Amino acid sequence: MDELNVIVVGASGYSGIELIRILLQHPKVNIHHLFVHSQEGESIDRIYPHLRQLLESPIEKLSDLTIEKIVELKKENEVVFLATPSGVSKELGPQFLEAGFKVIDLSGDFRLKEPIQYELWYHLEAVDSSLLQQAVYGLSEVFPKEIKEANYIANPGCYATSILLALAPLYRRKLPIKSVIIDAKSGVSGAGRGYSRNTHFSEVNDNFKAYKVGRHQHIPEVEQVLTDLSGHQVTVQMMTHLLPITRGILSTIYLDLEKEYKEEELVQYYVEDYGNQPFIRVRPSGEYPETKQVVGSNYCDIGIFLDQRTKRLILFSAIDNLMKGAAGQAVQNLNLMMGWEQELGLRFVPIYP
Ligand SMILES: NC(=O)C1=CN([C@@H]2O[C@H](COP(=O)(O)OP(=O)(O)OC[C@H]3O[C@@H](n4cnc5c(N)ncnc54)[C@H](OP(=O)(O)O)[C@@H]3O)[C@@H](O)[C@H]2O)C=CC1
Ligand SMILES: CC(=O)N[C@@H](CCC(=O)OP(=O)(O)O)C(=O)O
Repeated sequence: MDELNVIVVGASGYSGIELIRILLQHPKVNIHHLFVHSQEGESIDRIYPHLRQLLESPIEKLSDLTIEKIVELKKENEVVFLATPSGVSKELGPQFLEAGFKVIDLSGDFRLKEPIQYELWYHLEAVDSSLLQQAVYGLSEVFPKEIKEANYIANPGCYATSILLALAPLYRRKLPIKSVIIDAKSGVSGAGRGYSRNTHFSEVNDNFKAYKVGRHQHIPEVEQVLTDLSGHQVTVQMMTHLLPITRGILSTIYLDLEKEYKEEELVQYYVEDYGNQPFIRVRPSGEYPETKQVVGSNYCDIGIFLDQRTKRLILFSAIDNLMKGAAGQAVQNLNLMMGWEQELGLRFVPIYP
């Protein structure tokens, strides 16, 4: 088969450049067009010199993406990755969809099914409900059948990915969960390449802080999926923190269960659900994930601890926010949509130490 031509919009951002890193060595994909918003320079290696001799393709301006241009692009390209901020994807995505593209959107614009929820948490006007319904939530291991059929993928948020992969086996089995507390921490690349006071070096280095307290946009995303899986309204307590590291998310999740379980029984649920999944590594009892064991790869590592003293169940879930939390999962979804092997182009060994 000929290579599949793809377009990356938002190629100058951290998720965009991670997509390039993956797609460059994907055996069935050709990176055909790159679009940026404000960066100047005639080729991508001028913005990112680490790409010199690897990819020196010209960059084009997002402002040139008229409907006519998108229709023209469709003649030679099948798939577009939107690695653009929320608020931007919702303008571009429907135009690419209308032109016949398969769209993989890394932003939050199409994740929440209720427009009112999007407006509440993102403070932006939502797209039409009928468009929202067309988008499939791209949590690869949980919704593979829906992803295969989809033309528009709402790629999950990075925190939401680590949290939902840890919780899905419990919620889809409708375990009697009394309360859930999610304590999640991310490296700074989760905030993207743009400059901000919260993420500049002296604010983050030698520091550790909670942020977006009570207002993180992944809270409704997590609640929506857990509600769908369990069939009842789920509310979670969730807190996000900024770690002085570049990549990686570790979510620690505390659950009070109404019934007594044995740890082996719970571990077994994870092995049943994820035993055949190439990117989920369920740790045996007594072993717990660390960000360094997944960074640079598409793995999600999950650890399970049932505290006999407090009877509380504690889950640990580690991912690389730019890989499994963004570009890696986006390519995994591309593979599912095209009917290819899930691991194609994604066989990265974590970078250790
Ligand atoms: N970073 C992460 O870990 C994750 C990110 N995401 C999502 O992926 C998307 C990209 O994030 P990330 O790569 O971190 O962001 P960056 O800020 O690093 O990059 C954003 C990209 O979008 C372009 N862009 C910025 N502002 C605008 C605008 N107003 N109009 C059009 N284009 C614009 C930028 O172009 P230019 O540089 O030329 O200005 C750049 O290419 C976001 O929706 C984010 O929420 C999802 C999961 C994880
Ligand atoms: C460290 C950091 O700032 N992380 C980002 C999460 C990135 C992400 O997944 O954002 P979207 O939902 O917008 O796609 C945040 O907390 O907002």
